[in-house]
This record gives sequence, C-alpha cells and structure tokens, in this order.
Amino acid sequence: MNILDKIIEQKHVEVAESKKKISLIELKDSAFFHRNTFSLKETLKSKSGIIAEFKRKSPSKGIINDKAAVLDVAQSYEKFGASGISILTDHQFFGGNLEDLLKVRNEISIPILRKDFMIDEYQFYEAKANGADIILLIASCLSPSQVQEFTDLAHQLGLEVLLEIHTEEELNHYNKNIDLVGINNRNLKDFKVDLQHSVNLKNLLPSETLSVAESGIYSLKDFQFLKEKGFDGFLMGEYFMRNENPMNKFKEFIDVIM
Ligand SMILES: O=P(O)(O)OC[C@@H](O)[C@@H](O)c1c[nH]c2ccccc12
Repeated sequence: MNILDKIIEQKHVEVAESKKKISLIELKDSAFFHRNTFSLKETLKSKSGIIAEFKRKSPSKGIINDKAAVLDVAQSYEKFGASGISILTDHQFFGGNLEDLLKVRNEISIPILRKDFMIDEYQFYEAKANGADIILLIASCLSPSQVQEFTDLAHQLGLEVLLEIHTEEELNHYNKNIDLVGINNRNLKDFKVDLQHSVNLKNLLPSETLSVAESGIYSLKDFQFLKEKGFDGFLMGEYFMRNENPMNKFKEFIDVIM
C-alpha cells in the first residue's frame, strides 16, 4: 500500500471518530461558522503570491520543525507579505491539528488554507467552524464527481477551493467552478519533485485559470523559474520551516523577490 492510501484509510477512521465527538449541529453553531471568509483569489494578486505553510513534519521528510509556534510564524508570514497561510491539520502524518487553525484565525487577516485530505462532507463544516477560508481537494484521492460535489458544498459555506493535480489524467477533475488549480511538483506516491513536469501540465489548463505551483520550491532559482512560466501562486513550506526561525527565513526571501 502506498503512503497516500494509508493516509486516506486513516482519515476515514479519524472522521468517523470526530463525527461521534462533535455533531454537525455543534459545528454549525460555532462562532466562526458564520464569519465572512477572506479570498485567496484576491490576495494572490495584491500580495507576493506566496502561500506560506506551517508544517511540523511530513511522511517524506520526517520532522521538519517541532519547536516553532504556529501563531508567531503565521503573524510573521502575514506581516512580511504572504498572500495566504497554509496550515496542515492532519495530525498523524504531518503533526498538525485544528487547534493550530483556531489559534491563528482571529490574529491575522489573510486567507487560511486548511491543508488536509478531504474525503467527507463533515470535514468541510469542520473547516469552516475552525476558521478556514480555503480547502484543498486532492484529485488523486477523489473522483471527478466528488470534486464537483465538494466544490459546491465548499462554495455554499463560503470557502474557496484549491484543486491539486499532478498528472495529465487528473485534468479531468477540473471544472469551471474551481477557484484555483494547484499543481503539485511532488508526486505524493513516490515523493519525486519535477518542476518542468508542472510547467507542462499548467500549459494544458484553460489560460484564465489561477494556478499555484506547490511543493519542492527550495531556492530563489526554483521560484523565479516557476514565476517566469506564469504561475500566479507559490505554495512553500519546508524552505521556511526547516529553519530554527521560519519568520526570518521568510522575510529574507520576500526581501529578495519583492
Ligand atoms: O514543504 P514544501 O515542499 O514546500 O511543500 C508544501 C506543500 O506544497 C506540501 O506540503 C503539500 C502539497 N500538497 C499536499 C497535500 C497534502 C499534504 C501536504 C501537501
């Protein structure tokens, strides 16, 4: 079984447990559930285009940073010009949780992406109730019709949708209601990173699509290459997080590119 299958299997177990602990009614009763969300479509254009990620560990890299505090990091990401913040909420494989999102929500005014493996409607209510503005749909974990249904549900809740693809076949998961398309430079099944592959895939998307290059952007050169090829957004985690002080690393990077 590849790692992605393992994560999805575990996710089904977790969602079933969460449903027992907190009902849909309770989620809908929460204060954040009724807030107006921030739009990443807007901030991608008005700010640096970087969606800076908070991630403690990953299946491919092990521990990346287990010391940094989510609020400090998120506040600096905002202060120095991130368009949005991606927060991993998967616990078992990425060391995150929904409290990270809750802690940050009232303290920043840029969009937050709940980064997790969405497989059940319940998780969308959970995302909204915990302060997310955008959710990720990973094409390789979903059918095209699930992507459609989840996109509609996200929109009903006022959440934007970032669809993640990695292969040409996954282009058939795209539909015109999707807000942004992320092209993962990393293959989630074997963790190989290939920037040119992403550029080729991007060129097959309708030209007006807002595109985000995801993962494996580890240098100024990588960033500039993808920017020149026309990507609108850049999802970067490890480059900042693998540093005792992700805030400084982020500021250093922004100072060079802006
Ligand atoms: O740390 P990196 O290589 O900069 O990557 C960030 C982000 O793209 C990556 O965490 C990611 C992209 N798609 C995902 C899906 C699930 C979990 C994680 C991810």
